[in-house]
Amino acid sequence: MTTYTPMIQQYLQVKAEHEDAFLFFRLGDFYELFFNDAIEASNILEITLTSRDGGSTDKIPMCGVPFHSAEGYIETLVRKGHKVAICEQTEDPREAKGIVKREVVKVVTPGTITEGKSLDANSNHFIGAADQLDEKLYALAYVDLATGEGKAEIITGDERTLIGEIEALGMKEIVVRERLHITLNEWMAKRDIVLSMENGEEDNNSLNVQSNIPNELHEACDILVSYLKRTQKSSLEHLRPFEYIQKSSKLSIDANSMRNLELVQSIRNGSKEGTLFWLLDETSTAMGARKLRIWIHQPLADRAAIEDRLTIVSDLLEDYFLRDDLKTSLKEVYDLERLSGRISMGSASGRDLAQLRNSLRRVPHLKNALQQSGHERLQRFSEQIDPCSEVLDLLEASIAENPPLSVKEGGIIKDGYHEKLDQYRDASRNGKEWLAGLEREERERTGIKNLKIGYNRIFGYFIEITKSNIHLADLSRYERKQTLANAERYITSELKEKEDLILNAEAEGQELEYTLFCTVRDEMKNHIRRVQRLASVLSELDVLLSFAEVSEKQRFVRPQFHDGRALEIKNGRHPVVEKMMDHSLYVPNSCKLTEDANMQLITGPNMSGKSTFMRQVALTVIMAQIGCYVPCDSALLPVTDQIFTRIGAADDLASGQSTFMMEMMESKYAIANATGNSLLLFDEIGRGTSTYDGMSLAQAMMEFIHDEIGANTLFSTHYHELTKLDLELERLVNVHVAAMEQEGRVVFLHKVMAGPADKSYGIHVAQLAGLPDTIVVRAKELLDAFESGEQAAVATAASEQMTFFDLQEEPDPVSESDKAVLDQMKQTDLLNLTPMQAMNLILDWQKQLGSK
Ligand SMILES: Nc1ncnc2c1ncn2[C@@H]1O[C@H](COP(=O)(O)OP(=O)(O)OP(=O)(O)O)[C@@H](O)[C@H]1O
Repeated sequence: MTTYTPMIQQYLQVKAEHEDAFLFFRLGDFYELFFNDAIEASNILEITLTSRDGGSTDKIPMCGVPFHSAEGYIETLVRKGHKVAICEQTEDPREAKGIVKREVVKVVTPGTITEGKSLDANSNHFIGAADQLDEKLYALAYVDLATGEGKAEIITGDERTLIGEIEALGMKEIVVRERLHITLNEWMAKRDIVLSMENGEEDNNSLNVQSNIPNELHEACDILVSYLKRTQKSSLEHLRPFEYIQKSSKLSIDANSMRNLELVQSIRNGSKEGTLFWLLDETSTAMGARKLRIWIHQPLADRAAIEDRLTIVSDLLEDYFLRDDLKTSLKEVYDLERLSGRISMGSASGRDLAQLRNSLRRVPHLKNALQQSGHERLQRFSEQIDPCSEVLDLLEASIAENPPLSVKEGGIIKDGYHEKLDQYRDASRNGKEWLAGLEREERERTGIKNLKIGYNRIFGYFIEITKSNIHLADLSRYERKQTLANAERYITSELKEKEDLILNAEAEGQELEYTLFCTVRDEMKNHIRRVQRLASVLSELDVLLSFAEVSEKQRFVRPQFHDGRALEIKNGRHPVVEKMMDHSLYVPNSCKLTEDANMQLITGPNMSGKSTFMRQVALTVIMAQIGCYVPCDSALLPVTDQIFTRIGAADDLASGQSTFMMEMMESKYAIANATGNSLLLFDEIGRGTSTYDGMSLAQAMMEFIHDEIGANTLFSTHYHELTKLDLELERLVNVHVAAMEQEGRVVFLHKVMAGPADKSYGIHVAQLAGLPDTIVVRAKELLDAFESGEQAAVATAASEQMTFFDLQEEPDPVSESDKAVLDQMKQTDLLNLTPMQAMNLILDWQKQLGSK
């Protein structure tokens, strides 16, 4: 190391502490990267790789990005799963003795990046921390650094369950202690989730973010907060106390079911189009959109809380004008949560504060409108709204109407807020006018018409009087500064005072303005919690307005809840499928699960709508439990505690499991965790293995669910044999999705009807799919044979075909002499024969067999 220049040595010291990050090393107007960092980053960022002398014999690889456009480069690296440590000069180079001090001021990581073009403000970006509590028990804490929102929950299950939850929440980075690092490393690598290690023990009590959560979760929260402190190195005042996600108060939907039901991400391409979120998102603010996502992820399981949301939606639905008015106002409310985050982390600009002010201006109106709505529940909602008047007053007084983005070039603070700043501005804006005024004044006072005020760099501003006019001036007021051939130059104390102001006005004004701005911004920190609470209430209002809006457009109705287990949906629809097709083409279907008959076995042709029917029931339950109206004529629902699904082909490619294995694992998970209050949806269980295997598994599962769990269950199958199970399982009923055959083709009616389906129509669907006629015809032949109980005939027909070219006639029975040859052959010890002996033996056998 000693052979390197002092600067490179400094670089290497800093880099040693940030081995896992690209080090952006500030040199003047650039961030430079060296050594391997430079080689790799130049590749990823497609920038030129150069080199420089660093004291050693070899040149050092180097690349760099201008600091003013670094954000985009940092974002690119982070998006690709890397970390970037930003190392700044922390002292003024003019005052530095030797090499300028440099320090890492922030480490940007995939989980902590808060700004950037690729970040979607409409969804949370959580970074999580996990801690293992027991063999099958984990603690998971997560925070959205941009908004300060934090949650913590206990995960019951193995690593797969933990990872499922991490994936469902879309986390890009997980922080753990060393022991869990070893366990999770490979899992995370397969899923492109960055696994970071935190072994520090910071004192996190000061942030007071763990007040309301059980002790088992503290360690996970600690790991996370320590990591955030270590990487962010800025105030984290905006971190809100962790919210404990208590399983019993939420409808739990495991990660597979979230995916299968396409709640926030479509299976096909991961986009939001075609998802429940897409359907329900008519929010006006980014905070609202984020809240909606979280609500969908964690619906309620508390009847009173659900009814409360539904009541607000009803009230809003009744009053179109109120809704319109509230929506218009909400559209002008900016992202208060992210603004609070920026204020806390010291990155808020004047424009951010203006946005906060503009948002707060709308709040009294929102509050009043709700208050005057005449609806008791909305009035109570209004009471929860804190207009944060002190914050608004301060911002109104201090922040200019349209401040610029830059915080150091002035124009942020309002005129009249600070006397000294006003003077600076006055001086700089009106400096010339003031001088002209002074010149006029002095001319009038002295009567010297050619008296003038001038400026030079040595003496500054001066009053110049030609020698011939000096006798007219009252020299006691002036101090002579310079004598020229035909004139004298003077200054006055007033002029000097003004000169200071004028000359320094702009520079000092900007500096003072920056200080004032920082003071206002710091003062805002004291109100962050209030602003966050306001944000939370407004985002809730935004989501409920969105529910009302969508419910009206899509003709949804208010669900009724009861304390029993029965689930009765009359003329239900799949809201997303319906929205994507012509409304009038969607065939509504009812679902009736009663205490005495809470399992349905659904049969019907492929493509008839079995899984659509099952999904629509699940979506109705979820929509109802997030407090939204539901797509049907009426719904009587129990409060469901968990939903488990085994639907479709959402295979977990990353885990490397086969489809069938996945199916079995999902089924196992459901069976192990479901209760009598759960909803189970099993779509064609067992189809991934042989018929008898699959059918037996499906039957055994149904029996188990029926006898041991008792959950409301929809089970679809192609195994017609299973439809006889209703004779054994008393709470099982058969339904089928109807189809008709017309002129040899199948017509799907998409109508769910009582009783089992009589045909499977699989061959018709194959025909629809365009399979060659030869195959379709042959399949029909075989099917007819199977159905008429002629399996033997089918088998024979098949074997006839297979043996057509091989055997022409029955072989002769074996004679006694031939048998003797065969016996000799069997008993011959080939290993102890010479080739010659073997040849002779074969010749002998041929003779005995009568061969020629
Ligand atoms: N109630 C309905 N009204 C109108 N169209 C429907 C209805 N239900 C389903 N469909 C249409 O039928 C298509 C097939 O439905 P779905 O995938 O549910 O069939 P399936 O019986 O589960 O098929 P498979 O057994 O092959 O999985 C859907 O994509 C949808 O377009």
